[in-house]
Amino acid sequence: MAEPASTPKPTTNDPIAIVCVGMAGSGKTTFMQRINAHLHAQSKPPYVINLDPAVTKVPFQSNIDIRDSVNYQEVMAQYKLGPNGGILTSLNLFATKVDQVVNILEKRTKGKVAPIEHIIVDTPGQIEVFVWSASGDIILGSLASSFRTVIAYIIDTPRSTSTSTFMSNMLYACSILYKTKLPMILVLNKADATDVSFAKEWMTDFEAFQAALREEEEGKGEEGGFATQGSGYMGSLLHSMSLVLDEFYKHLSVVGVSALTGQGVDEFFEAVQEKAVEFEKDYRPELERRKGERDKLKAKIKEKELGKMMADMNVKGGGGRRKKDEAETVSEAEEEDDNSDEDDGSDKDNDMSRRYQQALGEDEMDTSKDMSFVKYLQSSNIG
Ligand SMILES: Nc1nc2c(ncn2[C@@H]2O[C@H](COP(=O)(O)OP(=O)(O)OP(=O)(O)O)[C@@H](O)[C@H]2O)c(=O)[nH]1
Repeated sequence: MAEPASTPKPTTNDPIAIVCVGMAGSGKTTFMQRINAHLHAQSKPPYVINLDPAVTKVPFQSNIDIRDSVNYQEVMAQYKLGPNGGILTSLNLFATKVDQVVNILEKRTKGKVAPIEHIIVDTPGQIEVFVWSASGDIILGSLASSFRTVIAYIIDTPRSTSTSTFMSNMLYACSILYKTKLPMILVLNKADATDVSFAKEWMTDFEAFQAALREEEEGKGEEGGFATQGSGYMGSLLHSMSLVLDEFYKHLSVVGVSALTGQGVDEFFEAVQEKAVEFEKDYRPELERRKGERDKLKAKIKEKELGKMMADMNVKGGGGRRKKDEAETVSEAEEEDDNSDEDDGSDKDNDMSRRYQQALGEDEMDTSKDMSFVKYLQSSNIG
């Protein structure tokens, strides 16, 4: 039976882009190396992109490396920037080439010989430089408009065992989700060093988090009883935030992983599949809606500009121009007097109209034909 026209095309074999984001030292690079090795072991080599211009050594082979096109040290010296400014500017320079990168990716992932199933992307540890910059926006937007894209937010679990650091990390994750509007997997890394069950419990059982909070308030918690949350203000702030985050947790997949030992990597890829389906179902329509709105706005602006241009050129011989009889200077007035018998000025307009008609190969110049001229300009990419 033929499928109804509105049925979305199955795109389950489309490649999935996994963008690894995380604070410095959370283990992004080690995690990238792990998932890269895992996919190679399954004979599904991914396409690897490194977007960290400042990294000195990458322990895996990258197919595209920002360092090949931008020299971070030189950028810093040339623009007299500090480390973060250098990373931001390098990303900006890279963002100007993102269309070419996406073209390469599209060709490569659809290759007939060995189609790529995963694109994995490493990002700078300075999360804000990537997530909160225009270039990060452009890079992520371009990826997401071509591929199912998932954010893997890597967390240093051993350093998130106190309620306040855990909460800070969750707020960061929340802000990334809010900013990128892409499905997210929370990767509780370094599971070999710290059991991640406490974090999973805090995310699923509100009471458990409140109990941990109380414990820390009484100075019995982690960090050697350093009861920073003890003050009433901090306690009630954390309490309110945990209420807010409760809703946010529902939108996440959470996996405990050890990038070092490989523990939990299979579970991570199951989460990737889940989130890729979610991308297809919830995020793609939203992205397309936003793209449609942007395109409509662009078309409107273009039409308006063209309308203005047409008025300026006065193609139909009316409006816009200074009245033909109004001379501005004495010499103009004299000239007009001289020409008054043979030329009343409208000939110039008609002449212009004739030329446009000729250019368009049209005989008449009515309003509907003006529209086709606009279309002509649009199709010629003028304006
Ligand atoms: N025990 C343990 N250590 C890990 C794990 N993953 C990473 N590490 C260690 O954590 C440290 C930081 O790891 P990286 O992979 O360099 O972290 P990164 O997030 O890429 O750091 P930046 O490049 O600074 O952003 C290294 O010493 C790693 O060996 C893990 O799963 N378990």
